[in-house]
Amino acid sequence: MAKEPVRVLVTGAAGQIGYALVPMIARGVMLGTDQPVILHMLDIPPAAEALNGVKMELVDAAFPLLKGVVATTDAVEACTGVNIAVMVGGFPRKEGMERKDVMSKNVSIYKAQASALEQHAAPNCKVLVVANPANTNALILKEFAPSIPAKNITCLTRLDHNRALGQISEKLNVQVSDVKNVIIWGNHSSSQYPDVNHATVNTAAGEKPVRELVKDDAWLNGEFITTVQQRGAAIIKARKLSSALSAASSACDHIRDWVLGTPEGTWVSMGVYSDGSYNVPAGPSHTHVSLKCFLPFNSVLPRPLALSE
Ligand SMILES: NC(=O)c1ccc[n+]([C@@H]2O[C@H](COP(=O)([O-])OP(=O)(O)OC[C@H]3O[C@@H](n4cnc5c(N)ncnc54)[C@H](O)[C@@H]3O)[C@@H](O)[C@H]2O)c1
Ligand SMILES: O=C(O)C[C@H](O)C(=O)O
Repeated sequence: MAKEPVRVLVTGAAGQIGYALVPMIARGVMLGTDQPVILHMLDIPPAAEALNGVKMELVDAAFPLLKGVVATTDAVEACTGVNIAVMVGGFPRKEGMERKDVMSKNVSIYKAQASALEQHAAPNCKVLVVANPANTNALILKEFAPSIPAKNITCLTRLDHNRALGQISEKLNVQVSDVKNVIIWGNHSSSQYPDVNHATVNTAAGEKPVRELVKDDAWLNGEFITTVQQRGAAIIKARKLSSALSAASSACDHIRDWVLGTPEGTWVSMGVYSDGSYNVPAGPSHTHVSLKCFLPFNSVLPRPLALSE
């Protein structure tokens, strides 16, 4: 029997991440190639015409899994009945800025959209915040949507996780799919700590620790960390636009692994509200609310999570 469609909200859908992300969702990259989807796309009135253009292209692409498109500038209409919400809407930083510099503009958006989600999304809607500062926006959304369980509100550190995998794969000249179990600790900002101390590489001789294979602690403790921390800025410098295809792809990875589980023995990084795990104090830090409240989430799931969980 065909599966019921899942409703997926993408805010900021007329922007550059949105343009990369919606076709991935419609092709099954996020929820599987047997999972029909209905896309809900939200943007602001000045972007309404562009948003309608994206809708036209989705229709023209004739994606077999795409069972409907809602394109709107009304947050209530956009949030109604959604099972997954990917919050991309907001302003990106420009060259020379830190991610926290867009805080004043973006945080107010998340207050307003929290209420729309809380009141109109499907029960147990899973929320992924992508817009920067991602951790702070997720915390604001949690505070202003108190009836959504805190464990359902997450932010994107998977892009940093994937960047770390990519750097190790290039250094060792191995397939990125053979590298696993890096961890991103802390905020999606230049203060994050990419941790390779449990990471391994699948080799002809079995799984080997990354540190043993790299044999260069100076690089692992120095250039590797700063490259991952500064990768977003390097992309803005090169493209004059912030990362989009890698952000969209990582957002799909984040939701896919959350809903469908990770392969046995593999974990991934997600920004989550701290429940005190990993010896880190529960809840937001009193001194650096945005810097310390979210942690990587060990998603070695014993079984796939149903969307209703
Ligand atoms: N967490 C991560 O790893 C990561 C990675 C890349 C980018 N980002 C962030 O994602 C965000 C989007 O980046 P982008 O490159 O797509 O930017 P963009 O400017 O191309 O697109 C953003 C879209 O959001 C829309 N928008 C603005 N206010 C809105 C609101 N109130 N409701 C709905 N939509 C609204 C804009 O009209 C625009 O279409 C930025 O904040 C960027 O910094 C995060
Ligand atoms: O760095 C940025 O501002 C965009 C995004 O957060 C990224 O990491 O690429």
